Amino acid sequence: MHIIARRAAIGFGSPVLGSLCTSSRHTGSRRLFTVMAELSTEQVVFNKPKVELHVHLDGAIRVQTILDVAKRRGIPLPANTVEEMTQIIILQQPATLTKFLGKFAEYMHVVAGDREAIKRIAYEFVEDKAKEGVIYVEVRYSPHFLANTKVDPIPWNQKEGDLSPDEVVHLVNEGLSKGERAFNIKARSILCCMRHMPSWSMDVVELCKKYHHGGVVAIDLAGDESLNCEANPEHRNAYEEAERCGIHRTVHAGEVGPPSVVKEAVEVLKAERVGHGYRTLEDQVLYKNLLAQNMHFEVCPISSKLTGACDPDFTKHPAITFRKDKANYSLNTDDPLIFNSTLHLDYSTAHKYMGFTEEEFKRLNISSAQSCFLPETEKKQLVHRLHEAYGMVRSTAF
Ligand SMILES: O=c1[nH]cnc2c1ncn2[C@@H]1O[C@H](CO)[C@@H](O)[C@H]1O
Repeated sequence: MHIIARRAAIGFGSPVLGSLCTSSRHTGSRRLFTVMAELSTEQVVFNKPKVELHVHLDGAIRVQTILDVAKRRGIPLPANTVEEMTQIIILQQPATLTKFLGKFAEYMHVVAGDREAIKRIAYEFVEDKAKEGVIYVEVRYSPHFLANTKVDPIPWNQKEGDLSPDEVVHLVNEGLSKGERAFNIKARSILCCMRHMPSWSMDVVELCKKYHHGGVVAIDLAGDESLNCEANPEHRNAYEEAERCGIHRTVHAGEVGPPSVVKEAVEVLKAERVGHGYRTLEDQVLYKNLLAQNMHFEVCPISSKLTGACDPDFTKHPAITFRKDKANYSLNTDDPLIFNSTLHLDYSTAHKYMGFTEEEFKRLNISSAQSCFLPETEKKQLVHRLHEAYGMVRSTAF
């Protein structure tokens, strides 16, 4: 109930929700009532344990937390209510990936460099996921984007301070662990290299190695695929080192970039999962190969509309092809703060516009668990928990 109330309160007026209801004949307060009623039923189309594999920590911060931290640190913001600040941060219309990535600059300077804020956003993140029914989540972020020393250039126009990328990882791990204990779910993290900052990538893999047993399970390459398609040698070196050290690998590819970026992610960077990967479908040979390899696609429906990655008409979404082809994929929020969304909205969108059924939601969550970056024993336990929760435990009786 809490989630639904919160969503409805901040969600009305959002283009995503608005577009869910464009066929409504109602106007004014009656329409508001109808929308909210529609939401409260739509948002829980799959009210069962779920796995989420593609969500950015810095794209999943509570607006209230941004306001609180700004106040404590004396950082001026253009708004001081959740409603107003939400309107500033969220993407109002389908845009471009570049425009979307610019949204982080509205608030990252507030939390970056602040130990208390970083622990708090990690902890609250776990709480929010638990409330959505997620039992296992892999959350990603760039440690460099949250640091203010030992990072060149220092991001978000911060003054040099004393918080290094290394300590950022330590703080996020602490926040996630505290959240795990409080909310009884499992949370692991993925550290992001950034496409435009190849000089950070070796640091990132070293941090993955250092915190391999502290909750970090993989490396990622995020950022603007449309600016720089060829993986820089420094990204390549980092991924080679990751493979050599048994660090799992995912890469944002084929979100807005062409199929060649997906090919490179899989063949050169040895990605085990593809972040988004929608444009893989434009190269049928590549797609068939990846299907045959059981490659996992981390699909983010609401994100794909608002970043302009996919046609805004959800009935034409690549996830429909993935479903028909019984591909291996997950459903994820990506950046719920900026998309003003929840995981429930991604599921209800898949249900309403893409014909997803309860059976498919079960199947894709099991594939997600099987493609997660936990060690084998923990992975098996997770898969088993889902089988149990979905009433799919095979009888051992003869
Ligand atoms: O959908 C996406 N595509 C590419 N990069 C993204 C996306 N969402 C977030 N980030 C980038 O990843 C960084 C680390 O979390 C974010 O700061 C943002 O720059």
